[in-house]
Amino acid sequence: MTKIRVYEYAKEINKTSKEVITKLKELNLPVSNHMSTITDEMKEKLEQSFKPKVEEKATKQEKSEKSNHNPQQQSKQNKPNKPNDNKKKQSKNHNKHQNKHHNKPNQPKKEQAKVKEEKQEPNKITYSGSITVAELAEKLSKPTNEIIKKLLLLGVMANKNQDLDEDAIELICGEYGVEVEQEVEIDQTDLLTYIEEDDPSNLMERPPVVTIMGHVDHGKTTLLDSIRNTKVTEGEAGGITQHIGAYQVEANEKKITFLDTPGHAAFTSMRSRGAEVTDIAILVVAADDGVMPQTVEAINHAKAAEVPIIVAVNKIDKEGANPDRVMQELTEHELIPEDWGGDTIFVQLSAIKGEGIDDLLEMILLIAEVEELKANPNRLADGTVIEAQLDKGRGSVASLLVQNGTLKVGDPIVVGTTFGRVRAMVNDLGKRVKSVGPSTPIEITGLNDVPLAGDRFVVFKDEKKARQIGELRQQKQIEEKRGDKARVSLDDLFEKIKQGEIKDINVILKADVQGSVEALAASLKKIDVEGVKVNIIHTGVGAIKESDIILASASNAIVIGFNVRPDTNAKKAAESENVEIRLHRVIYKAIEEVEAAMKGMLDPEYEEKVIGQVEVREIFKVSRIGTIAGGYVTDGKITRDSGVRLIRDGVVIYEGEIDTLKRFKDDVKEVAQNYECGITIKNYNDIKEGDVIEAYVMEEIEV
Ligand SMILES: Nc1nc2c(ncn2[C@@H]2O[C@H](COP(=O)(O)OP(=O)(O)OP(=O)(O)O)[C@@H](O)[C@H]2O)c(=O)[nH]1
Repeated sequence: MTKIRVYEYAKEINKTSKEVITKLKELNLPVSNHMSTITDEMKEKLEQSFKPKVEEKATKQEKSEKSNHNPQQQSKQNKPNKPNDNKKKQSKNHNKHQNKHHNKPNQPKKEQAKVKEEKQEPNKITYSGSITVAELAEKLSKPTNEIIKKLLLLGVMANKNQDLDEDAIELICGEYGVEVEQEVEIDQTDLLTYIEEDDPSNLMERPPVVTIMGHVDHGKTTLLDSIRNTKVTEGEAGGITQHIGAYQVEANEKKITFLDTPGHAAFTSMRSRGAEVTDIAILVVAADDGVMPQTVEAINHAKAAEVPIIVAVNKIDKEGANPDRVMQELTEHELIPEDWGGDTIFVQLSAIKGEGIDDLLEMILLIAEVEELKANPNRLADGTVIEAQLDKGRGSVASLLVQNGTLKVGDPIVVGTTFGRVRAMVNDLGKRVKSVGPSTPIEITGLNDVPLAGDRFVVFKDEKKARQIGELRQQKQIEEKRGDKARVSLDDLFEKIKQGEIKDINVILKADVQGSVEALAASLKKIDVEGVKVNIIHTGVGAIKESDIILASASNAIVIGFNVRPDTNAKKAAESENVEIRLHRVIYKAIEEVEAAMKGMLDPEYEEKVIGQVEVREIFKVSRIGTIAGGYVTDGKITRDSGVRLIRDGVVIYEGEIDTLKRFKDDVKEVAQNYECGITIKNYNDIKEGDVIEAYVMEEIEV
């Protein structure tokens, strides 16, 4: 019996590990992550279940190949950061009006005739964007009238200056037995466009890049320090460690790169910017404390990024340490030790005493080997910004992680929307270096401005080009700031489902109590609209937090809040990241809404709009009236006819209508920001000091 890992099998059949894992789960076959093993028997079942789709895909591909012979366009990146996956990202533009035509210079008639004579009828033509009847005729070396006639026979009335659509072009070319290929327009500002794909024969092993995650106080920083102290100085005597956002150590004559900012927030905020630098996540769990909320968050963040997890059970030196309990608790999150039949690596250690560090490093190298992390050191470098700041003396200083190629002093470079020439490079030991290869963190100077963490960088051969691209990117960023970013919203889910752009709807679920989380999650998971399912990537109890939004943004997810609200930071983040938050108080309504969106039946006409918030600062109990909330409008306004929600510690306690709204003794229609007011809620008296009254209206939205 042969066994292979999920990710290997996925590669074999041209699918992502996630797709294979989902399928295995559907088939009720044992699987926990991409390292899980697949037996022959499982393989057979998988093959059968994938079969119809694989064939379907093939026909689709054949079809698209027919109309578009660009192989690069079909290759969707699995993981854009992996150098061997760096396919050219090209955007296809079908919008006729946006495409520029290059008018052919007017040639004298005689010359034209000569050209015509010399021209042979082509076997294949190419075009980009759109093409007019006359242009097509020219490409086919046929008289324009002939094409117009053919079009007429096909039921298309067109004059010579008319743009033809893809189908018409294909039909006409088909009539002449000419192959047609649409050239894809390249987005000049997309840095990925400039990263050429590597020939697999040029790829060499590269060090893994590791992030440490875990709950507060479980020992992430201590572990990072401990690894650095025990390992860095061993190899590099005399080096003075310097904080550049990441460092490298050596174990068993191999290098490992550690990102210096522990925690999943940094990890995911990088990911939400499109940067995927981490190859392996170390999940630190304190043996005396066990699995805590942020442990679970970290697991979900790592899983969402499809990054393999090694569990570091820390603080085993402590009294009350119970590593078995940690292992037991983690089984609930599909992290099962190998000894218990799973495939997650657990390492027990004491970060403070430096015990178990060698084991951990060994395991990292083991996973790295399995993952076959490779890069090509013999090319121009590209990678990601780890952190950057403005230094008084040195100007813009950026810590970069080289992900492919070799970065050299003097290289012309574009970093995010900044550019320049690499003036000097300093490594994590504070040493000046002239060149560095893949997976190396390095601090550079020489940029015209300060880039952002998570920005990509690409080296160019010539400085002029780097400047030109950098400036174009800067310009585009300014324009984008004015416009808006694509947003994952329920309203456009259906479109995406229809177009086959999404197969799963990613959801982050927050609720007031664990019971609701579970009930809602279970119901959402059951929704299946023509094979499209809900994929719950993270759940939690309590208010919607900024980290939920960042995870949503990184995973193209929507956030569903049940009886909870977003806190202020989350609201801000949702706005800037364009993440949709749907708030509900009735479980079946939440389910209905998602289901309706998936079926394309979402009623688009009304949308709830929160218009203001009132902080309850004093309570007056009047037997005749009930409880009067003496409040202060902290945000927006509150109107007499608005709906209200009473929120206590981020949780919705009651939803209803206003009974009376007063300024001093007078009934008023509305109270604006920074004014005090008195409010009573219809049929509700349990208002407390410190509560927040949220006012909302139902607003018609443009369709
Ligand atoms: N006994 C013992 N204490 C440890 C160990 N590792 C860390 N600690 C202690 O645990 C406390 C928290 O450690 P940190 O490394 O700051 O934890 P952290 O996860 O980085 O915490 P945050 O940065 O707050 O998220 C410190 O007092 C450490 O000295 C260990 O292996 N054994």
